[in-house]
Amino acid sequence: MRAVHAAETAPTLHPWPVHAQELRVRAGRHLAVDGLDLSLKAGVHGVLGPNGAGKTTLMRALSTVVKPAGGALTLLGAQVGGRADLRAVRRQLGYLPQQFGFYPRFTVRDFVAYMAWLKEMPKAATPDAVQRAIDRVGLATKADAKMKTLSGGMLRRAGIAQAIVNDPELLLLDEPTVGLDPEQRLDFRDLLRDLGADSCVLVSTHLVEDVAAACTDVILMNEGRLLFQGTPDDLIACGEQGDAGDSPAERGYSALLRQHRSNG
Ligand SMILES: Nc1ncnc2c1ncn2[C@@H]1O[C@H](COP(=O)(O)OP(=O)(O)OP(=O)(O)O)[C@@H](O)[C@H]1O
Repeated sequence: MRAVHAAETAPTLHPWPVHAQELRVRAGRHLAVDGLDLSLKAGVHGVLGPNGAGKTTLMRALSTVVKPAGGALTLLGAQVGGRADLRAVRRQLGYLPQQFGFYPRFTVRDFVAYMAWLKEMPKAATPDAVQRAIDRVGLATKADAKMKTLSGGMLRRAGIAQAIVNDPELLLLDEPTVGLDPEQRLDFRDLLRDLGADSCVLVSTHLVEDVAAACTDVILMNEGRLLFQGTPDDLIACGEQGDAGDSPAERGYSALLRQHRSNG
């Protein structure tokens, strides 16, 4: 493995960490992202959309796990696609997939440290970074427990810890609150706000309330395209009394989908 120079791991903040134009991404044979235009700055961007809207497929493309089938995608200043060398981008990425694998006999600390190693973090900085990530997700008391002994919510928090261990400039969290108890969800909202202060964070979720409470920006996807992008207040302003939902944000979400379907 080639040695990594300090300059390569130094943070370089990009004004638009994500820039997609007419992006198309396949899931199997299906074009699950189909002509998406999206530009994102630092902040917390909540990705909403009905089942099958293409949220997970978008996350997979932004994590560089799948290559775009068409259009243009620039991540942290680097063009993605073809034979582009994505090593520098991947070092600055954090990704929590909807389903993630792990070695069941690894401890939480081993699991997070292994990710730090994959991200080519400097060896000397790794133990402190691992401890900090574990502390930030509230798993300090489980740091030396084996992964196979964790509850579903604890596993998800270990997954979040591995995603943030390298202080990524671009952080992708696919349904991070699944399995978290109400108290943990509130703590997670605080963590999100903190992370979004200087990183670009994308959080895909079905919990419209989490987005309204913790995101600076709302992205609504439908059928592989961007239907709406705005602040939580903009989303709320779209709702009307008769729309489906238990809260103003949920009514805004329903109203946007209803309007789109009646126009289509
Ligand atoms: N491997 C695959 N082969 C074929 N079609 C797929 C595959 N994976 C996903 N799809 C289809 O692509 C579309 C988008 O899927 P995706 O998982 O990105 O949506 P999503 O918005 O994340 O949905 P959810 O809210 O249910 O998680 C869906 O219609 C899905 O059926």
